[in-house]
Amino acid sequence: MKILYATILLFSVILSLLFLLRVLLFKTGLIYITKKGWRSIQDCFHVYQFFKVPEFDESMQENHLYRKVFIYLSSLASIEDSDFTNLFTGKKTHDIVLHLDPNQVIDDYFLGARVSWINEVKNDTNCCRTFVLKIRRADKRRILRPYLQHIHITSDELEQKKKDVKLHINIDTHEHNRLWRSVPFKHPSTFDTIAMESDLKNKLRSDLESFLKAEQYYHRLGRAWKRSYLLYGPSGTGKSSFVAAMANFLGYDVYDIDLSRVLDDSDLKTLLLQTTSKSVVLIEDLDRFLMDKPTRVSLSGVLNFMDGVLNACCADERIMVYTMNGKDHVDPAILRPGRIDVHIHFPLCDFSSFKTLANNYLGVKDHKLFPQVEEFFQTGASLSPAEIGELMIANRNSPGRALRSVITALQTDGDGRGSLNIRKQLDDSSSRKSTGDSGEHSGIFSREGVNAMKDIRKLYGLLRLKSSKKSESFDRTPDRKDGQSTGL
Ligand SMILES: Nc1ncnc2c1ncn2[C@@H]1O[C@H](COP(=O)(O)OP(=O)(O)OP(=O)(O)O)[C@@H](O)[C@H]1O
Ligand SMILES: [Mg+2]
Repeated sequence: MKILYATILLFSVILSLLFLLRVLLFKTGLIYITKKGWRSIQDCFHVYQFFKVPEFDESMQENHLYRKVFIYLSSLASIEDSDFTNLFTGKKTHDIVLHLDPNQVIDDYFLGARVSWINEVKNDTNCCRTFVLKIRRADKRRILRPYLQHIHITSDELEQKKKDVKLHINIDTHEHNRLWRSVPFKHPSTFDTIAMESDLKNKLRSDLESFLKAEQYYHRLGRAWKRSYLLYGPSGTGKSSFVAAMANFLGYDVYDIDLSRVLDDSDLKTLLLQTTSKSVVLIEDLDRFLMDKPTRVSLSGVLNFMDGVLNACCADERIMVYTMNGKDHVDPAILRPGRIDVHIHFPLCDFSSFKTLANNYLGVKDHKLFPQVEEFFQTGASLSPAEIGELMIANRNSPGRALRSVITALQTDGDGRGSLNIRKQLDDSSSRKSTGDSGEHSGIFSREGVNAMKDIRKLYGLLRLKSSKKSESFDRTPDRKDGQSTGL
């Protein structure tokens, strides 16, 4: 019995000591001294090699690799662990950017090997700056080249993301051979704000990511490095918003081609030749344009645009996007694989998309009216996300009222009166506002407010609210609700 007590006592003492040691190490910072000491001991058993990346070469020309290393190191999470770090505001208002202080060391891990970078500055004037890479001799042969390649690619991607994105619109008056007019592209749409089946969204995101990394692959096949997407579905289902989300995700410029302004086939060709790489080339409502039997641009002009010109002029890294309301009446030649790589269907709203919209627009994840809304969706009623979004914006200060107005709109959707019903509700909301019946903010409620919103969207060239399309937005979602994409 005594032995048992003694053992328990001994264990308790050992545990308490270990606990105290842990507290001592972590609370006092002794852990860092221990880690440093352990690292110095490890260093004694390895031979290191050093590689310098100076900011300028002998003729004082800038060394581009220095800038890439700078961008790359600033993006590493381990920069926060260095003893001195400089904090700067970034381009966006709330961004904080971290830069390594002179003569600080930062660790990085690549393919299982640890490397260190030293930000060497010879004197206080910040001239003669050099990054010094410290790498174990044993790892050098295995990782040096792929590691430098990795720095190149990562810093290029980071720069691309930082770049100000532009929207280019084609103009029909060709002044000084200029075919495009550009404005800053500040569309707020992202993959997070788009209501879409999450599996499909993830697939599309990784499809874009794998496209970005596939330069070598495309070149090995002798193909232009481009990928074409067809977004099709009723009006107001998020096609244009998705294009904006794609551009924001990639950090690519958008070239929005308005075919009605194109003079002829050769003009279309020239427009494409004047686009830059790393861009999204967009043609909206292609089905409508082809159905209208265009005279200035022929079908073969469009087909050449879709493949011929790009392949011939070795232009690279382009995403081609075409939007359509439906593809049933489109010439199969337009849709053949190679011209369109990925088909994405944008259906009318289902309950899952509705929940995403309710969360985005009203900040509501769950509500007692949700089961009722779900019931209506199950009976087949449907509205476009745009229609539901409008109702939610108009009633954004009262989620209950917003949901009730969606239910009323869904109720009347069965006989195709959803659109009218929504108009009526928006008008009702306006008049309620004018009689001071609600706490809603001004602008959005009134028809002027709605029109102003539309004007802004038109300015971006990404929303084409054509009255003739309105009826289609209340079409039933096709039976294959899950099959948003046939290409993925
Ligand atoms: N799936 C969606 N997720 C989030 N918002 C959406 C979605 N669909 C539409 N919206 C909202 O509705 C408005 C109109 O959408 P958008 O212009 O992208 O539709 P569209 O499919 O391009 O319509 P159209 O065929 O008429 O051009 C946008 O302001 C957007 O915020
Ligand atoms: Mg659109």
